[in-house]
Amino acid sequence: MIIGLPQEVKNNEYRVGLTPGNVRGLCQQGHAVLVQRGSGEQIGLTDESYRLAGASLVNSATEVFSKAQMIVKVKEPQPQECAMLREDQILFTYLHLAPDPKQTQALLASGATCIAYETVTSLNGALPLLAPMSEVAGRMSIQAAATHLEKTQGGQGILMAGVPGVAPAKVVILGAGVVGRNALQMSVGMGADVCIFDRDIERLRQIDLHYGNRVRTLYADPLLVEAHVFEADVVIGAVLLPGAAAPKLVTREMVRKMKSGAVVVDVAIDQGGCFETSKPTTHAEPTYLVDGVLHYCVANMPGAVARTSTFALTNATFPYVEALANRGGVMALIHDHHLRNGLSVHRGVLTSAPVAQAQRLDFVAAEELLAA
Ligand SMILES: NC(=O)C1=CN([C@@H]2O[C@H](COP(=O)(O)OP(=O)(O)OC[C@H]3O[C@@H](n4cnc5c(N)ncnc54)[C@H](O)[C@@H]3O)[C@@H](O)[C@H]2O)C=CC1
Ligand SMILES: CC(=O)C(=O)O
Ligand SMILES: [Mg+2]
Repeated sequence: MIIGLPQEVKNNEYRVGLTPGNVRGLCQQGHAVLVQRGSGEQIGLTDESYRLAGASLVNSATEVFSKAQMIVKVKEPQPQECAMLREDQILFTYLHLAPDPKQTQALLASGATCIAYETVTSLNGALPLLAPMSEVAGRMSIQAAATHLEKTQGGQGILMAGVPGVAPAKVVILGAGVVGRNALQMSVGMGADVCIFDRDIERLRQIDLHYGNRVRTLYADPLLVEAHVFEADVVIGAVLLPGAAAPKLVTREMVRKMKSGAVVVDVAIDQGGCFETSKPTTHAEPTYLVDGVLHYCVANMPGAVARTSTFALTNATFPYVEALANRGGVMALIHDHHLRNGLSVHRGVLTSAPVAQAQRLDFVAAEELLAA
């Protein structure tokens, strides 16, 4: 198969979908890899290292998209990329379609087979291709919050850890999944006063066993969430219903009653965000104010630590890239129902139930469509 690696084009996005080591692996298995010149240069993955691994370097994304049978990316395709996708081409990347009707329509119009990293599953319902970036974003969320609590960054002028005699920041984490647990680990490490909410009691039980009474675990009852959000210096949005638009746990009215200078880091923004007041921001302009509450809603947080993130992401995605290349897209999807859970659009048909629900569209189950 001819596999294509275009350079990412989203604002301040320096991750790449394949490392030189991945290219070596694919070439050894008889595949050809086209790499857009400059794709990994910013994070020390030089054109020369891709060439030595066996890639053919090409000058433009247009060339990659026009020749490759499978495109491997990181972020959801931008409009100019959607326009280059072709029928019978495989797109393997994050998609986050539920809050994005325009991208959904563009992918449907392309005729391509579009597989979303974030809904590929593993045993016990985990999301193995989302998890590594959730680890990164969860850890970063506390760094971002600590920075933005500083007065010069628009915050209240609070030190996350406090000092002897002065209380630390109150951190509320909404969601005890991968993002939430990583945010928890960092905030406990920094000495914050932390509580974490979920509606999955088993997740809270595990946290309780690990941290004991150092952390308060709380069931996500709306009144309890409200009471803690009002007192918080930092709120981390980390809930997810896989593939679906994020549930809004914090309303506009609640934000109005939050502390002035409090910081919201809505990591769930890629699925639309769990604050009613959230809208996507970029690393270039990461924050904005609503009723005195600083909102950080960067939809590609791991892009800022692109070198760590590229290796963490490709460690997880590469076995699936190999399966798609070795078996061919449709056969790989038929063979592995976990990979098939990532299929969102195939030959002009929507196959994701949560996306269909969010956008009031029709869908055909992937299993049914592939069998036809
Ligand atoms: N902005 C960015 O750069 C990045 C964003 N993300 C996003 O972060 C979000 C969280 O991802 P993960 O932690 O990996 O998901 P996860 O599936 O591991 O955890 C989500 C948690 O939310 C809980 N939850 C769902 N609905 C809830 C509700 N109504 N009340 C309380 N808890 C609820 C679930 O029980 C689960 O424990 C996703 O939207 C993901 O796409 C992930 C990486 C980077
Ligand atoms: C998951 C995601 O949105 C990201 O890594 O950018
Ligand atoms: Mg206020």
